[in-house]
Amino acid sequence: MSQEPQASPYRPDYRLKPLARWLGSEVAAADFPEHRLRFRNDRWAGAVGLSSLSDEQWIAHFGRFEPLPDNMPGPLALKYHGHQFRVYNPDIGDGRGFLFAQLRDGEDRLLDLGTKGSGRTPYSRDGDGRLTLKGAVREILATEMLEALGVCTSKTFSVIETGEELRRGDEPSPTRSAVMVRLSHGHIRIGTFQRLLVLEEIERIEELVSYCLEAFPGAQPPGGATAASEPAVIFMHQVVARMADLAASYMAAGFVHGVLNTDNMNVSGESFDYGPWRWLPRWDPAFTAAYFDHAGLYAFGRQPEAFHWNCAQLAIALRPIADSEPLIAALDSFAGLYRERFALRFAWRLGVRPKDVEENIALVSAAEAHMRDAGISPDELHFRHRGGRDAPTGAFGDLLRTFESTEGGGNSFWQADAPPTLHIDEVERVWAAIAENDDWQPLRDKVGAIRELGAALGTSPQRLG
Ligand SMILES: Nc1ncnc2c1ncn2[C@@H]1O[C@H](COP(=O)(O)OP(=O)(O)OP(=O)(O)O)[C@@H](O)[C@H]1O
Repeated sequence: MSQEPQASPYRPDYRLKPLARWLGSEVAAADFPEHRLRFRNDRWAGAVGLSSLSDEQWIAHFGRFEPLPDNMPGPLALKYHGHQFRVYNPDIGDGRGFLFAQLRDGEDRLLDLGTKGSGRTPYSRDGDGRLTLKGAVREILATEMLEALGVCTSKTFSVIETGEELRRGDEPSPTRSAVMVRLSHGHIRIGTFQRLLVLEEIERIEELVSYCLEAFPGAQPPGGATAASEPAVIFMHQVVARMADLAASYMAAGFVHGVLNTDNMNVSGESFDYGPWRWLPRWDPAFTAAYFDHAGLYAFGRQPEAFHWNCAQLAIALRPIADSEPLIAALDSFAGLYRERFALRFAWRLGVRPKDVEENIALVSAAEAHMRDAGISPDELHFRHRGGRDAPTGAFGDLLRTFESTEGGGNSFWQADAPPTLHIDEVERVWAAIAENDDWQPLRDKVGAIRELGAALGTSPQRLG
């Protein structure tokens, strides 16, 4: 996804319609006691032709879920299964969300508007179908920062506070409620395929592969397979390439997602679902985000392995419609692609022109050692280097000086005292202002600073290499 959204007229395109009957259940949104508009993402609303909506119209569509013109007739809660912490769970699905609309952006990509906290569905189990306001605020922050750092991520499109009092085990209760809308490049998860495998709905696996190939176009893999002759193999290669890049982008960003379950893996390669995420306070592969991740399964340094394991689950789900050999070949390409993309993304953030793969990788290894020894985070490393304050010594410094800078020079953004970061104490400060004083200014300031970081970093790393 490119960094700056391209303006576009509103172009509805309900592509999922032929699959809707078996992919989802028609549901209704909850009737909320209040609607207070807290966040509207006008940058991205412009990209899908919705920035001219008045606040009242915005609330009608994204708080009361009146259908958008010529779009989906009503909400569709999507069905999926998934491995959660490596245990298969067939009882999940959109339990507090639904697909609300599909539309094209200025780059002609097919995007979804989907919800979180919009009410109970047939997949809610004993959940209330709701989202806490704090959860919504955390999702705004995570998506803005990831976007600024060039990570392919869903966008937080809208947050409306809904005036309910929620009970939660991990937040002081009662707590405030919200309904969120996300703009994302599809909502087809690896778990969507896993469910079809378990139900032995083999023709539907084929149909879903065709849908994904059209909705999320990708490069042709090496080896001569074509989408016409081997659609599942082509699809597998595309997903592996996208997941390897996504894993690489988390590592270059110093981001720990926290819950890399297969139901949280979008086959478009777009990151989403921001629960217990953290940014690394210092370079530490063992750093774990979720308090309930006792074994450190999704620790910072284990994220690439988690993506790879999830890709293997997709290969298993595609097995009824493809031979195992080419699926395994696709899976085996993950490690090489990951290494290549990680080094490219790291160089991009550091502001140096990449060289060949091995040289780029050597630079990253030296940078890792430097961060470990100095006890600093990628945020600090990159910012100091870009601002010219830190001329690192030792192996990293020697190597770095052999790379050409891409910094045009003189960008005052890098002269500030500290980089905009989202370490946990800052996230808590933003939230405390809202919780204690209903003061939304720190959130607005933080989002503004993060967007400046994105602008200073410039060109999208997706276009590198
Ligand atoms: N409060 C809740 N009420 C109903 N279902 C819930 C609730 N919280 C989570 N779930 C369901 O539990 C499962 C796992 O939750 P998870 O937090 O990964 O997803 P989510 O954040 O609700 O949705 P998404 O993956 O679209 O971001 C999903 O099926 C989700 O819908």
